Amino acid sequence: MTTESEVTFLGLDLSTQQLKGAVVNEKLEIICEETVIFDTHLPEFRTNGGVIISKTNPHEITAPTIMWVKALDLLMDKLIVASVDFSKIAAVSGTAQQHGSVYWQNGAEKTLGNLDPSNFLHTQLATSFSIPNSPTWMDSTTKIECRCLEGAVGGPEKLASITGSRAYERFTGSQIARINTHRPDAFKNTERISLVSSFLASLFLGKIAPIDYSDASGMNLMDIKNKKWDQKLLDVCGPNLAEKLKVPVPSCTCLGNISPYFLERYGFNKDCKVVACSGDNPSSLIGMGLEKDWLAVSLGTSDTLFLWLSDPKTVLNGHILCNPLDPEAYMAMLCFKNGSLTRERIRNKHADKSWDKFDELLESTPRGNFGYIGLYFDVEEILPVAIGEHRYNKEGKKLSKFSSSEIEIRAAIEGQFLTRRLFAEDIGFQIGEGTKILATGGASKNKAILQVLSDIFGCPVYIQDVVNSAMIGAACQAKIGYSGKSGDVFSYPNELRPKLVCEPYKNSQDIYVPMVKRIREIFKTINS
Ligand SMILES: Nc1ncnc2c1ncn2[C@@H]1O[C@H](COP(=O)(O)OP(=O)(O)O)[C@@H](O)[C@H]1O
Ligand SMILES: O=C(CO)[C@@H](O)[C@H](O)COP(=O)(O)O
Repeated sequence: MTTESEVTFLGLDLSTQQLKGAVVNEKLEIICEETVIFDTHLPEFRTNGGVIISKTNPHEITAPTIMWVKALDLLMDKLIVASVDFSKIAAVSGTAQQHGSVYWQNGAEKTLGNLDPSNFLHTQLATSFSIPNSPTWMDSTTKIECRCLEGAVGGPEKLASITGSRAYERFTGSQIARINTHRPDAFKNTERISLVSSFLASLFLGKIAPIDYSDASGMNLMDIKNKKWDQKLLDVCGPNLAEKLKVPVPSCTCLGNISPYFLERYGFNKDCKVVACSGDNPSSLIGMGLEKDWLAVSLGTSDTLFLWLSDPKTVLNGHILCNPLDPEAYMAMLCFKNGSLTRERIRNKHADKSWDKFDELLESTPRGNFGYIGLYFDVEEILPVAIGEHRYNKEGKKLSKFSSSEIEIRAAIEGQFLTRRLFAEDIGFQIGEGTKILATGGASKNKAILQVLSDIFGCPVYIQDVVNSAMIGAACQAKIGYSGKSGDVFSYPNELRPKLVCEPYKNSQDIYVPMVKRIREIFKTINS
């Protein structure tokens, strides 16, 4: 039996581009951290940014489910090499990209419960998925199914008031409906459907884990107030869906003990608990310890903005999710698809693939960029629904290119954050005297980018020492589920306390408030 002082927790993050894992101590300080990057560590799956874009349909964006399983095999090996003592881990939990879905073939749960500890997971689960490539959050193939979901309950507003969101292409309900209509045989052959987060929990549990409330609220299927599936919506998506999804559970629920496979293969303690996993944005909310007045801005593969919300409200351009810490509370969220990968593409083209050069060019241009505006949607954007490159001069004339790399770079970053601010204001987010931004995700290490964020929103930007708040959130979930107490039982260590990185320049609002108005006018033209 482990003593209190020896207890550790394992938190995993199965995000778009990589699988990360951290072992933390009781104070939530990181003892060991490892990463498996899909594109580079698992090149045999030929992903780009962790996903595969269909050659015949650019809106179809999937990821091989078995790649995620193999990534876990690899991560566990890395943790062995790092000398992690698995017997001290009291609980495991995880977080994952939201909305993506996993289709377990008939008989898969039996396989999952009888794994041979002398072999890898990926060799034993290779034939366990009825749909080998999981639809991801980046997919936007389900416009027809979205209209059906909205139609079933009386329109987008009604769907938003029930599920927290109008129908979105990437949300799991419409994705399941598409699988049902396009691949009926595979659907019939599907025993259970998991979200990526509950799939991760299942691997540790040795049986198919329930979906947690927070991630379930990203499916367009659950009533966010009573936390029950809406039968009318389930019926639109496929037969016997309640059976395939099972009943959702509160986030941070302790699901049971770790499976015999992990006990024997890695020497976990037989009492080690598996705690329900959640989506990366809800987990980030936990890892950030978000309080009132704070707006979280996650700059990962996607850019997301979110905040703690006490009462649900109906929003049409955004999402209301169940709060992972407080079953009575909610979180408001906005998601933008063209985040880091777009910044990276522009860096590669205009700054020799170097963030240092990118920052130098960004900082060499003035705030407001001489009136030039650039909007870059490499994949179909969520907010606004738009695709392609759109460049404008001060007079609003559309341009085919800008005259220099530095103008292009600033146009891209300003265009992104002006868009984020416009949609945040549209869902009622008010930037007041005390508003503070807490940034996280891969790009939050970039101070030049954060300065633009600060100037455009007109508020100070803070970061935590640990840029991956979702992974730390997962470790917190493990701790909460293990202790059976709610989130306020822990105090955050120094690395998780927000640290100020930039403040807005004095004249920034004179420049950017009119630019937000200009962007609104531009969207009327590129949207139609
Ligand atoms: N110094 C940097 N400046 C800007 N962006 C960065 C920097 N370092 C990493 N990134 C971006 O971070 C992204 C990955 O962020 P991360 O939060 O780890 O992604 P995810 O969790 O979605 O897999 C990369 O696509 C990369 O473009
Ligand atoms: O679709 C959403 C949120 O609704 C995305 O935020 C995904 O959850 C992917 O997250 P990252 O990999 O970008 O962190």
